[in-house]
Amino acid sequence: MTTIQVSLGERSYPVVIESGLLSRAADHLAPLARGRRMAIVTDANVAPHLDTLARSLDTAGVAYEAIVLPPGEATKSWAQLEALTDRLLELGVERGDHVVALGGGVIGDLVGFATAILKRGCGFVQIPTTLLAQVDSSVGGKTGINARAGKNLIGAFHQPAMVLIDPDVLDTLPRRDLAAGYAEVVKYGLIDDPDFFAWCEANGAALLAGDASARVYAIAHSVAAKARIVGEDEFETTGRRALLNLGHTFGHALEAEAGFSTRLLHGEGVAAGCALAFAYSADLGLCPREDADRVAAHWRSVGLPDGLAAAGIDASGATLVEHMRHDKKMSAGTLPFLLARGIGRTYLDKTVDLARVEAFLDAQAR
Ligand SMILES: NC(=O)c1ccc[n+]([C@@H]2O[C@H](COP(=O)([O-])OP(=O)(O)OC[C@H]3O[C@@H](n4cnc5c(N)ncnc54)[C@H](O)[C@@H]3O)[C@@H](O)[C@H]2O)c1
Ligand SMILES: O=C(O)C(=O)C[C@@H](O)[C@H](O)[C@H](O)COP(=O)(O)O
Ligand SMILES: [Zn+2]
Repeated sequence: MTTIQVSLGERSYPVVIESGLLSRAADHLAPLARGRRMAIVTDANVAPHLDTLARSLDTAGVAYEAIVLPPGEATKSWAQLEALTDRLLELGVERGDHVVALGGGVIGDLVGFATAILKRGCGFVQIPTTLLAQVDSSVGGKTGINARAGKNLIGAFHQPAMVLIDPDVLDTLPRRDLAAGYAEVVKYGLIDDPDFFAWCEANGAALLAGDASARVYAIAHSVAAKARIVGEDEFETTGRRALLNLGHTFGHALEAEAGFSTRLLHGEGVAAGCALAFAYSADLGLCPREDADRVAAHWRSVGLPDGLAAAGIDASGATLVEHMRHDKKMSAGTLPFLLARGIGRTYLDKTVDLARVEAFLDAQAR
């Protein structure tokens, strides 16, 4: 068992990583239940893991009610938020209760936001079941839903009380979702850890093929990196946490263009977005071209998109830049951008000219 502490003063919490943990989850959840019924929110694809969790709670005598939502990005919506908060109110959830989010980033982001606003804030626990959620979304307290104008535009910072990670649940995750989550793993290497990027180059294929020890190493390394950055800048005010947005300004624009659908998963958008951020940095003369090529080559080697064409996006630069104008980093007409001086040398650039980004994207599309 590995436990990583997210250190945020009174909002601190543990991230527990252990093979088979789901079948022992009640050991951690029973004290939070305080003898009351727990609401578990999940999606229909996570059913086998809900059964495992339910058995653990039954054995421990913890009562629960499962709420099963439709899978997919469209669930991060006002409609599902309304339905979920109504249901939680019907169940009598109180401020001191902890709602369990059992699922991927969609369930975690939605439940996190629902509990942030329900009765002005109640507790929640993350039990992430995708690689993406285990290495990224379950940690750090960014919660929210999508708006018509773009990705994650409605939300709140709301930290979970605990994160329980069982790497074994990834055995049932489709290869495409595993690869999409892997993009956020590689992101930590690209941000500030070139040795970890090299580890990914050497071990990424094995991880995606199901190598359990590679998986556990990547999860623990990623959670530690995220906990460190979030601990330094919980509310993304100093620029430190913004580093976690590498590839996301491009990526969210691509996701918006794909209609937040299975045409392009979040992690696929991030992979293409990182490739574009490195290619743009190389075009500006900031980053060695061979580093940008190395990033693109790694994505290709694991079947992730390395740019616009591979992501299936043929929109103009102007259209994509229009999506970017909704980015939450936008400030008084400027959009701070995550650029790179090399692999592991990402920084926040506040001088990016969006007309030049548009021309760069048009050139990429040709
Ligand atoms: N809050 C954050 O810090 C943060 C970070 C990164 C991404 N995100 C958000 O997370 C979302 C993407 O998360 P995701 O990639 O986990 O997507 P997801 O939640 O849609 O899960 C992907 C698919 O896997 C299925 N699934 C989940 N667990 C499974 C399992 N163990 N076995 C079989 N199928 C399973 C789901 O039903 C879904 O079909 C996006 O909305 C993104 O914006 C948030
Ligand atoms: O935790 C963070 O901070 C991140 O930026 C992690 C990202 O991987 C994640 O996709 C996040 O939801 C994006 O944040 P946003 O503020 O751009 O919506
Ligand atoms: Zn992300």
